[in-house]
Amino acid sequence: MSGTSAALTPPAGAVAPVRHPDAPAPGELLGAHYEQCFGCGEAQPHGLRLQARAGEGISLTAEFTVQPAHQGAPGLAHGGVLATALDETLGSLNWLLRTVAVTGRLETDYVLPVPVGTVLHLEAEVTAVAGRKIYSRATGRIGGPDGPVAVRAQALFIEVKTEHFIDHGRPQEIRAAMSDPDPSRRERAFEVNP
Ligand SMILES: CCCCC/C=C\C/C=C\C/C=C\C/C=C\CCCC(=O)SCCNC(=O)CCNC(=O)[C@H](O)C(C)(C)COP(=O)(O)OP(=O)(O)OC[C@H]1O[C@@H](n2cnc3c(N)ncnc32)[C@H](O)[C@@H]1OP(=O)(O)O
Repeated sequence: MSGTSAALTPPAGAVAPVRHPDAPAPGELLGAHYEQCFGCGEAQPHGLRLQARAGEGISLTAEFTVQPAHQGAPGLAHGGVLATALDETLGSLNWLLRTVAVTGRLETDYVLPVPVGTVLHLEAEVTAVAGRKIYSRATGRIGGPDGPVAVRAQALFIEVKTEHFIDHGRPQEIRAAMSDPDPSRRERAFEVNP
């Protein structure tokens, strides 16, 4: 049984998403957008280190291996960690649109328990765009990319301006990210040049 709230149903007038001309080519790894990101960053010892790869259209695949630090019940992934994996995967789609957006709503179905050591194979796509609202969905499979669905989600991301992060983030991390000598890392942490 899977329920979808009205807020996750695209309104009349929603349009198909458009892939940005500079989006990474299908098959290309997206890389971490911010090294301290709990979802994808390499500098987070207990983070998910999720790796996303561009697909066709506005879709991507991603993988995440459940570590002992991600447990809820003994030997099983915490549901919040699985939601994080879905959130990160869905959020990464916005890079293919080159739109800066944050999660407004994330609805998750937990279908199968996910043991520690499992590789979660995620797939996600944007289904529609309505003004600042980006509608998307994702699944996570276990036992291989064609294995059974263990988790799935639908989400609504809301486009924001770069100032969202500058205005709300803690100054010390913002200063550190802005002074990164790598221009592409600065761009992905804070701004997107469409
Ligand atoms: C962390 C992202 C970093 C991005 C860095 C930059 C570049 C990125 C590069 C690569 C990206 C790669 C990976 C992505 C990474 C991570 C994925 C994880 C993302 C997150 O984990 S991110 C953290 C959690 N997230 C928040 O921290 C949001 C807190 N929140 C707010 O900051 C405001 O709440 C906001 C801005 C959402 C809206 O505020 P607002 O004032 O701008 O707009 P407003 O309220 O008018 O809403 C406009 C229209 O959206 C509808 N709407 C709004 N919220 C809704 C809801 N919840 N449910 C249903 N509909 C909703 C309204 O109903 C209205 O609809 P309508 O236009 O039809 O009236």
